[in-house]
Amino acid sequence: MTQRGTLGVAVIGTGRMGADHVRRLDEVVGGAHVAAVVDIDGDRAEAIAGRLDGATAYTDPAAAMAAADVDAVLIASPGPAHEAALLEALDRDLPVLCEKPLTPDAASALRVLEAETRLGHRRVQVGFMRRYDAEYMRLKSLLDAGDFGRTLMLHCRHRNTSTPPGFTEQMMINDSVVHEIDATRWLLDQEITAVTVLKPTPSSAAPGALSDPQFVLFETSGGAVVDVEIFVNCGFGYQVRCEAVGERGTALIGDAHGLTVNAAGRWGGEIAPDFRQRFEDAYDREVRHWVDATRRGLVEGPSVWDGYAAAVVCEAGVRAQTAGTRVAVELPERPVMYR
Ligand SMILES: NC(=O)C1=CN([C@@H]2O[C@H](COP(=O)(O)OP(=O)(O)OC[C@H]3O[C@@H](n4cnc5c(N)ncnc54)[C@H](O)[C@@H]3O)[C@@H](O)[C@H]2O)C=CC1
Ligand SMILES: O=C1[C@@H](O)[C@H](O)[C@@H](O)[C@H](O)[C@H]1O
Repeated sequence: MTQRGTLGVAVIGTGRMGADHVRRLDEVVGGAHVAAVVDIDGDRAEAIAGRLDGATAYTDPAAAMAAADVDAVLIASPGPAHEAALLEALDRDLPVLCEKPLTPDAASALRVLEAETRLGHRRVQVGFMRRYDAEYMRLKSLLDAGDFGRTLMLHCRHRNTSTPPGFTEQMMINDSVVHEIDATRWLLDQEITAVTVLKPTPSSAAPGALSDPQFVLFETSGGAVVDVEIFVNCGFGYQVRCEAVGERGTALIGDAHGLTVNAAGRWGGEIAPDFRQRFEDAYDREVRHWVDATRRGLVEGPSVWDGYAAAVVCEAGVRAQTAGTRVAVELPERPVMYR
């Protein structure tokens, strides 16, 4: 721990998520402070560091990690930049919270897995924040308690208002459905063994050649079936729902979030505009959990294995998108360190 007695964090990448995490570390989560702000856009790094007490701006992640006042790293750069930052942090044995996806493909995720395995202990928590959402946590407790018997199916809906320019079909899997991949593995405590993707006639609101929405089906090692509607230009807001169907009951999360309003002869709830509002509490809980665990010398939460397994399923999903057929998922044995 640095001279300030709190965890000195280097935040790498300060766009939408990184800037929000800087605010979170500075104003919401105790026990940590932002020691370094890193962005390849030097003006952005300077502007954000300038608003903080004692933070230094960098354009090079490695230089920030070498600084004496940096104890830990929060990676919020785009997915393709994660591998280099993760390998550098592991080389320095620094604790990391890495935004999802761990990396955008299975080969690079495996290189990170191998680096952490060589180190011989866990250092990285992956930012699958749904595990810290109050509704998901209640669903997980309910399923683990076993009152509904075995979980047979999950029905998931993942809707975004619109996509930024350059959003591709692969990103529907790698950036969006990756959350349902992790949620499925976590909620059911099973691996995903096969993926199928069906595409209805695209919405007229889908930009360019984007085939939106899509219907993604997972089969799992315990014989469950999971369907995911991914609709990234639904136009009306951000909606994430999950209904679990067990042998003796069902449970639904995602609809009760926010305010319910009665006015002008209507009854209805609010829909969040995007993930930062819908999952604000989850991000807060996730970062607080990471800071607390790190200060106690522990590494908890979603692991590099979880990030790697998700990357392998994503790759199968992207193949299923183009093949139009069922694609099997081939996962190697889980290393002892992650059991
Ligand atoms: N958990 C969640 O719900 C969400 C997670 N994310 C994840 O957060 C990460 C960042 O996404 P956004 O904030 O939406 O992206 P963004 O594009 O808004 O910001 C990325 C920032 O990183 C900087 N950057 C690019 N390459 C860099 C490098 N090599 N080193 C340092 N900085 C670099 C860019 O200049 C930019 O300021 C991604 O991994 C994304 O998948 C994004 C949205 C929601
Ligand atoms: O991670 C996220 C974004 O990158 C992605 O684009 C959205 O679809 C997800 O809902 C959000 O949580």
